[in-house]
Amino acid sequence: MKIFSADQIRAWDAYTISHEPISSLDLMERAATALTDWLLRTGLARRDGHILCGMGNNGGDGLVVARLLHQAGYPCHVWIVRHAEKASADFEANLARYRHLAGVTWVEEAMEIPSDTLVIDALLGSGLNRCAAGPLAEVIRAVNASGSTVVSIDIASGLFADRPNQPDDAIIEPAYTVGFQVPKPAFLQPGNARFVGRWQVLDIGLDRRYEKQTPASRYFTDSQSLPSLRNRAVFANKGNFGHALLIAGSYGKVGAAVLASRACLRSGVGLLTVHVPECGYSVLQTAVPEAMCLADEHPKMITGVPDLSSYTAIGVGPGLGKAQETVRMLDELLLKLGGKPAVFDADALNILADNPEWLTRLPKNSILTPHPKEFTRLLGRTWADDYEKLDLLRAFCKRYSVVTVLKGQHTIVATPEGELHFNSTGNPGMATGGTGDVLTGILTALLAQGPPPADAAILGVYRHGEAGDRAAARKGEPALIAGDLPEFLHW
Ligand SMILES: NC(=O)C1=CN([C@@H]2O[C@H](COP(=O)(O)OP(=O)(O)OC[C@H]3O[C@@H](n4cnc5c(N)ncnc54)[C@H](O)[C@@H]3O)[C@@H](O)[C@H]2O)[C@H](O)CC1
Ligand SMILES: [K+]
Repeated sequence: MKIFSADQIRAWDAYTISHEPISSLDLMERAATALTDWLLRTGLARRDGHILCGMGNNGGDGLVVARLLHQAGYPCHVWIVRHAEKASADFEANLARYRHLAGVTWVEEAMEIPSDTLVIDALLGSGLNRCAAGPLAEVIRAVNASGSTVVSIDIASGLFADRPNQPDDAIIEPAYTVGFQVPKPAFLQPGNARFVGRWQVLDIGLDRRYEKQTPASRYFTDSQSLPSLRNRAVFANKGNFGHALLIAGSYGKVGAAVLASRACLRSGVGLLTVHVPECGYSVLQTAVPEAMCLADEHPKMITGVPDLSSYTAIGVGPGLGKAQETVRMLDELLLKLGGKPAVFDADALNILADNPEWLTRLPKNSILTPHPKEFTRLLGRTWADDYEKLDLLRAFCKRYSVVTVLKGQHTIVATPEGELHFNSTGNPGMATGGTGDVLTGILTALLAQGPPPADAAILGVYRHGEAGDRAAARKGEPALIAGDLPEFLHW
């Protein structure tokens, strides 16, 4: 699914109005009807709720919702904040329609909001062009202080859809955001979690042709937009699905190699060889009998690189440590890799961060899987806000021609061509040791089977999160451990 900017969404709205064709008033009715149905379906609708409207089309949506809820037996109090000289035409038309049913209260300062009520936030939507101030800011702060259950229409009032806010901006803190058609960039930024709550988008029938023909650089990966693995031919043999090599583990961290190996084997690879320090040999052979094992000559760490000619992809990093001998091993690996597809994770990334001049030696389209801390180390700097982080991520992938998987709540797969793919699966239960090792195993297995590396990364990240969601559904988030994930993978 493409992610559009606020300007593009406005243009999509206009395109639909002229091409469907549909009047803008009817489109507003359609959007607000979808939202009212959602409120009724979820059981959040209630009598005596409070609907807070601004004077633009977001406020217009609020007035339609007020009318439809009233007709459904849920009359609410409607407050309109007077923040402009003139209201939008569709707002005026819907105010007139609502007034046939009930009255509204115009306010110029914060009103009393009970704590045990439903508040529908229709003050400001994607038309926000400056931070909320004056009576709007007062009302926003009163709503946040009330402790009521807030549902924001389209986006939390005061939150910019596609650029950063300042730390002390007045922004609604909703329990739910219900957007229209596609997620807004703001929904996916970790720093906005408080201003988004649980979010979802409702299909309001915007014209699909606009989506097809409008280029985007940001995507939301859901089950509808996944790259697929090759079908397995009936007469296939293990030689058809690649031979992966994992270089992982050190004394005390052999478990990382076990986790990555199990995940690799559960992700369709034909053959797997794991290179571990000598101390990991019997552990690996016992814990993962399906894998072949190469023992390094060093008892506690990996110091050398085996002959790479028979492998179709290499994954390096889980549990490696950063001993001098291992640093030399990575240097040798970069020398020997040629153009082979490879995944770099964990300590392999930390070694790269200590030797940034090596970044130019990475094979084109290598996959790097940093979490934000590791990414700041690779960059040698940090960022002012989530949007700057995305700019830096794009520039990094372009400069080194690599695919970067930036791990987090919505893990981002960034390509050398400048695309950003935000993942939709996963849960906080996965914030536990070893889940990254599992991801490395999955990605190495996929790469070994030959798809374009960016596709492997998008698909692998999605399935990894999905396995986490299944594991959490079965066991509960706190009980989830990395070792569960390979067992819950499903392709
Ligand atoms: N695109 C769609 O899919 C649909 C969107 N709908 C809804 O329309 C709003 C966007 O409406 P718009 O009138 O453009 O903007 P707002 O209501 O967000 O803002 C109103 C108005 O307020 C002014 N303004 C902006 N910032 C401030 C501020 N900080 N203080 C005071 N005033 C401000 C500005 O001039 C705006 O024009 C969208 O979110 C949806 O809810 C349609 O209903 C259906 C289709
Ligand atoms: K809103």
